[in-house]
Amino acid sequence: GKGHSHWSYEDLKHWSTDYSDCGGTKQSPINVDTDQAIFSPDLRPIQLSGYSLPANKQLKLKNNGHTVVLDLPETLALTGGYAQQYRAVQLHLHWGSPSGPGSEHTINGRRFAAEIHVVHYNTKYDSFTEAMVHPDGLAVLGAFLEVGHGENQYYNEILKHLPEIQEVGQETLVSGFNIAGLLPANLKLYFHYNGSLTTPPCYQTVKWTIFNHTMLLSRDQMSVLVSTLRSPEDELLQNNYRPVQNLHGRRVLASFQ
Ligand SMILES: NS(=O)(=O)c1c(F)c(F)c(SCCc2ccc(C(=O)O)cc2)c(F)c1NC1CCCCCCC1
Ligand SMILES: [Zn+2]
Repeated sequence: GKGHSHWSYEDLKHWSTDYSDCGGTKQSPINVDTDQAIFSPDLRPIQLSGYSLPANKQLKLKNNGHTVVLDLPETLALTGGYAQQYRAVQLHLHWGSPSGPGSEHTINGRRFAAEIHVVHYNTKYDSFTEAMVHPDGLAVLGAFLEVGHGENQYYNEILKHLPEIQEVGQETLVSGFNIAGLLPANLKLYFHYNGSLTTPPCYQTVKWTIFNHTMLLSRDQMSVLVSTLRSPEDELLQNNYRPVQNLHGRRVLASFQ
């Protein structure tokens, strides 16, 4: 996209000179200190509607040089857990390398192997680009990915296509599947806080939901994720996560005790 391409995870200091919000006081990601999280019983279970897509619905999967992005139809909606309705825009992943983890958020200082973000915009705005400049404009659902025993069939729907989009700018089509399978079955246990996009322009317009349950992939699947895509420098695209940012007094809420 315009202006996105010349930043990198190497020269983080320049982000705030080129994009002023990146130096703001409501930045993401953050470390969640579970002892400091405030139990909020009014936080309702997250409800997803329209997430199960028929196989004849084709979705665009792209290596945009910073991550792998799956474009999502606006028919996917967040109907619970948020005061207003949000519709899906895209989902993407953050990961590390064979020598270390790469989630963006951390829990009590622990970094997980990888993290999925499902980006939505508030339907009270006419479009995503309009919504993303308003404080209640965006809602991102985040879940951590770890290595477990079995192969994860849902993540396979994305990972099996990564060899087709190794180069920056390459795209392919993915047949529809149940996108909800990429998120934990239990959508009741989560942390909630107000933050930002974790990439320039770093707009401070995201209501974040970070699920407590993690997704399990096989060792081979995680290896494909961290060692297939190439970067704009034509090296392996790895460690595409932003360091955790200062809370500046923000409270993290928890839907559970
Ligand atoms: N964690 S996050 O949600 O902030 C996030 C990242 F951390 C990201 F790193 C990204 S990818 C970097 C931004 C980008 C670059 C190129 C293109 C393109 O060529 O189409 C598109 C986007 C990325 F796309 C997103 N999400 C985007 C935020 C960037 C601008 C609007 C697009 C929807 C959400
Ligand atoms: Zn992200």
